[in-house]
Amino acid sequence: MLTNHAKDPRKWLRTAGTISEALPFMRRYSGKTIVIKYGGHAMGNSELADIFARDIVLLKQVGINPIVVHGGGPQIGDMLKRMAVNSEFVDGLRVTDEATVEIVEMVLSGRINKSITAAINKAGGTAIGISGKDGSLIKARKLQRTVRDPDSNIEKVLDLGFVGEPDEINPEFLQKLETSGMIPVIAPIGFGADGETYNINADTAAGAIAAAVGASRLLMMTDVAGVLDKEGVLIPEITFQTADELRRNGTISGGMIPKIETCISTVEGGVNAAVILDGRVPHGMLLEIFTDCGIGTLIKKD
Ligand SMILES: Nc1ncnc2c1ncn2[C@@H]1O[C@H](COP(=O)(O)OP(=O)(O)O)[C@@H](O)[C@H]1O
Ligand SMILES: CC(=O)N[C@@H](CCC(=O)OP(=O)(O)O)C(=O)O
Repeated sequence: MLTNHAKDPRKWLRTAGTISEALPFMRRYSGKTIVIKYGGHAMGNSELADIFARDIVLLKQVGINPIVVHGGGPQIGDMLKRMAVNSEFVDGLRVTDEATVEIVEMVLSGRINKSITAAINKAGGTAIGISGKDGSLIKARKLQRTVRDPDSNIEKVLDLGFVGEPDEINPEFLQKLETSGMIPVIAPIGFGADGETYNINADTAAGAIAAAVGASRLLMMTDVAGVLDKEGVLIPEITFQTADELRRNGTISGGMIPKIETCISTVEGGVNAAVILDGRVPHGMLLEIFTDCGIGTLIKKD
């Protein structure tokens, strides 16, 4: 535990006050679903991973239904390097050939999925680790990405290989897990119409799941404080229009692109709020859900 109240009763009284102040938020979210995207960069160390697991169990304990969708980009990168497979990204998406998709599935559905599931179970929850293939959860299609050549102004289609986007989500499957008291932990792997395996960006998968289950909130846990401006200062709130401007002027790049795109489409799809927050801050998720103090960037309609 990172807190140390020693024997000072005033500190314990403050803790009691904090628990009491959480009551209206517990009532607000009781019975509701919150989707938490747990990014590969936020999984840094085992102490933080245990705190994350404990916070997820706490949500379930107070009647909230957490659904965890995890990434694992850095961990996939490490494995590809060990296996001497080259990898490159376009707009934050990994170009995925046949050899790569095998390794992606192995890392995401294997080690990462099972270690998060085990950590939640160790903390007292009942987590079930699945991928988009289980229960026909994520039917996917090949992602069509176009770019405009700045010189010729001609649009061209990029072939990212086995990178997919969700086509159909099976929310009933998740609802059954939720009502049986289970916490779904989902690896962002989809299946295609012909049985092919698709590598789906975890942000995109989390957003599609949040919209399909009618989640109250989508929390994106990453390795930065939120969306930062050109000077590196946190932007607490951004509208769809500002997000577009930040993307055009290059303030938002790389892995932040799918995050922002997802937050926008998820809020458009009916989810009340999407927040990008720092997964390296212990209990940041609890602060975000149970207090008025937001610590990341809230994405909202114009
Ligand atoms: N404007 C921005 N504000 C914050 N991070 C940004 C911004 N533009 C690009 N990024 C990058 O996006 C990264 C987060 O995306 P990503 O690496 O995919 O994380 P995750 O593994 O959590 O999904 C940050 O670490 C940072 O390098
Ligand atoms: C298509 C694509 O880019 N897929 C991602 C899937 C994992 C992921 O999204 O992990 P993070 O959330 O940690 O970035 C990848 O291959 O890295």
